[in-house]
Amino acid sequence: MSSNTSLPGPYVLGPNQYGKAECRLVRIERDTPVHAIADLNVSTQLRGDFAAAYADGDNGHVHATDTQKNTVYALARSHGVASPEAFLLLLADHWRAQPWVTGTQMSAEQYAWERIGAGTGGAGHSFARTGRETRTAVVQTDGAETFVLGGLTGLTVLKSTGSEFSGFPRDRFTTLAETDDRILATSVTAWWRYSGTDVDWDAAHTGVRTALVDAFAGTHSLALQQTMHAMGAAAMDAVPEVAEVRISCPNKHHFEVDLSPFELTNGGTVFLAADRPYGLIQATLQRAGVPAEPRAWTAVPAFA
Ligand SMILES: O=c1[nH]c(=O)c2[nH]c(=O)[nH]c2[nH]1
Repeated sequence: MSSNTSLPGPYVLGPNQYGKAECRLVRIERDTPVHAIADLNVSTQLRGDFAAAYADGDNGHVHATDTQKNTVYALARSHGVASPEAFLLLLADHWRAQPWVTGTQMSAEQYAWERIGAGTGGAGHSFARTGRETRTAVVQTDGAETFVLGGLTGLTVLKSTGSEFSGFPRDRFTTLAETDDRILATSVTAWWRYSGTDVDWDAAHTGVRTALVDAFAGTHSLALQQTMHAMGAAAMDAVPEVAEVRISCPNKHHFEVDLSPFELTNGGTVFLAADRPYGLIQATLQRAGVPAEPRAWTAVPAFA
């Protein structure tokens, strides 16, 4: 965030940014009989020479958040929304060109729709919101430099076998039994950092998502930690432009219900799906030799 410390007084203004949060944007392509929909939630934040607004109420440099909101819709109209990353790069380029803007943070969530109505008159222009995860993206600029994160959240996955957990330390408070066959379920939040901006964003997103899901399914899990490491590694194997992956996974515990009071065996069939508390495992995986880039992650809830 921007640090402005020049104004007199006993207090120093620390990092600050401002903009319009959660501009709900739906762009529809209707030029051909088969329409396309991009459904986004876009937030814009500016950093730079704005100290006078905080210290003195001088708004001479303050691009109104209302203007920032209008810019989202105007650029969506004039340039389209090819992908969240491409659209955020467009917004970032617009705002970084303003004289007192030294940095920007543009972020988006994208919600998926699937086509419905095949074989009816509504095909091509009818959609249902899917229960899929939300795609996320953040573009940040710092002067001439640009940083792009892709991501997803709410990707709920479950393995009904192929998961063990044993070998952990036992002390006087340990009651958990070791297991060589349990349910493994989680809701994946992942962020990944691209090393550049010349990327086929949709293909890269699909490549990372597929790698994450396949690694979850295909890894015989000795711990969620190990599965997550395999997922991050698979994402970077699949998409060379990805330099770093951050994954946050709640361990959605499934407890076998004791049915013995009813003179029934369980046999690994009936579970209580607990919603809390849950284990929370968070890990970052970086390509060896690639320098860290903390500015890409500024004010990003990387482990939401
Ligand atoms: O995959 C797991 N990792 C843990 O750290 C942990 N702790 C726990 O109680 N169950 C599990 N499972």
